[in-house]
Amino acid sequence: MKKLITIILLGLTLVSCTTSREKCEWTRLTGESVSYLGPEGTYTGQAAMLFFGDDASYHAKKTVSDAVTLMIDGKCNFAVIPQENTVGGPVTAYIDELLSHDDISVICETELVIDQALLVKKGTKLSDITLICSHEQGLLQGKLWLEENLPLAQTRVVSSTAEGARLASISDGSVAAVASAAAADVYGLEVYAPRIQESDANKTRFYALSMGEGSILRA
Ligand SMILES: O=C(O)C(=O)C[C@]1(C(=O)O)C=C[C@@H](O)C=C1
Repeated sequence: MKKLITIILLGLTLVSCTTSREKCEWTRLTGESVSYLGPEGTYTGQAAMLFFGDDASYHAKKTVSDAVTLMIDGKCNFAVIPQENTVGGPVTAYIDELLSHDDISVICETELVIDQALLVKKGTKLSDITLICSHEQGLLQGKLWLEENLPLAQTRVVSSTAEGARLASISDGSVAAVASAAAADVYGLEVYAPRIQESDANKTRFYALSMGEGSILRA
């Protein structure tokens, strides 16, 4: 319960810490090692870079649970996870992840504007697409656009938007992904349609976690 209250209070009060890495003033450690929801090209990866910059070493994990477990096992110092989206709402599995460990602290948070794009293999036409892969939040955020433009295509929930992009890149062109334009670069895909999310106010909040009391937080 103490942890729940702490998290709620952090969510409500860390306004000074929500906009940029600069405002998350913690004592920088050398050799920071950070796990996050991967693979390369996720929004969570973007948040991790914002928090920890170029000098950290990064571990892209398949699930949020894997990312948090790596930190709990002492194999990295921090974990970065998504927490809530303005369209899709709170992702309770992630919050459960926090609550299940008494000694995890939220040391900082940030909110990113999420621009979802439809990514395809180069030269693909809309009529070629039979399957769209993304994180459940990506499919939710792009739902209206997808229903209007690809009403016959199937959708598949995968572990992250970047995983969707990876799957599209190894497909025969019939698979598209809802992911970031940055993921298109990582996986050699083309942005077929930018900004397909339902709302221009599409934002996701991310937490940086550490073990212990969160003493490096400067609220
Ligand atoms: O799949 C990703 O790229 C993530 O970082 C996860 C996630 C989420 O869990 O909400 C993060 C931001 C977007 O809202 C879509 C997906």
